[in-house]
Amino acid sequence: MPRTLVLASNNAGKIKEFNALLADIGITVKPQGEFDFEEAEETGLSFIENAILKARHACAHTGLPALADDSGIEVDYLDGAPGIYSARFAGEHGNNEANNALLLEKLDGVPEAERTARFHCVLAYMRHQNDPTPQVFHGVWEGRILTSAQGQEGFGYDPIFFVPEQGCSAASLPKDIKNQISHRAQALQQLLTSFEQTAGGITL
Ligand SMILES: O=P(O)(O)OP(=O)(O)OP(=O)(O)OC[C@H]1O[C@@H](n2cnc3c(O)ncnc32)[C@H](O)[C@@H]1O
Ligand SMILES: [Mg+2]
Repeated sequence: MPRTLVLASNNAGKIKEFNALLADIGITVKPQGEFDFEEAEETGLSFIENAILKARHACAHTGLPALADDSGIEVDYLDGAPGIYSARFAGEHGNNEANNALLLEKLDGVPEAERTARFHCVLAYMRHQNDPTPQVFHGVWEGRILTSAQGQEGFGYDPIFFVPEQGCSAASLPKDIKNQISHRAQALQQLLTSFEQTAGGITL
C-alpha cells in the first residue's frame, strides 16, 4: 500500500472527493498543484489514454506513485459527446456553467426517454514513470440529463445529471451518498479491492 501518492488532478471537486474517499486508509494524497509543474496535455482519444498520460506525467515530475482520474459525461443523444472533452465542451476548460448551458441547449426539446447519459471515471495508478503495469479501474454511473439545473452539491455536470435510483440530481445528493455510488466511488472501490488483494498491496 503506498504511503504517499500524488493525485494527478487540478480539479478541486475531484480532489475533495478523493480526500474524503481516501481519508481513513492511511495514504497521504498530495494534489499535483502542491508541486511546481505544468499539467499534462490531454492528447489521448480515450479516458484510459488520458488517465495513464496524466499519471505518468505526475510520476515523472514528483518521483512519487501517482493516481490520475480522467472522467466525463457521455450523452447518448449526442453519440457519446462530450465524453473526454467534458471539461472544455463549451470551449473554455473548466467553465462548468457554460458546459452545462451548452448541454441543456443541445438537448432542448429532447424527450426524457432520449436523455440517457452516464458518467465515466477511469483511474490509473502508476508506481513510477516507467511502470510497465499501470493499474486501470473504470466506474460508470447511469442517469439522464435534466431540463434544468437542480441542487448545490458536487461539481461539474452534477446539477443536470439525474440519478434514477436516488430520484434526484447528483448535485442534490449529500456528499457521502455520492461518494458511495458515483463513477468515481465505483472506480476507487475497485482500486482499493485490488490493493487489498495484491500481496501486501501495491508497493512503492
Ligand atoms: O484533468 P484534471 O486535472 O483531473 O481535471 P479536469 O477538470 O480537466 O478533469 P477531466 O479532464 O477528467 O474532465 C472531467 C470533466 O468531467 C466532469 N466531471 C467529472 N467527474 C464529475 C462528477 O463527479 N460530477 C460532475 N461532473 C464531473 C467535470 O466537468 C470535469 O471538468
Ligand atoms: Mg483534464
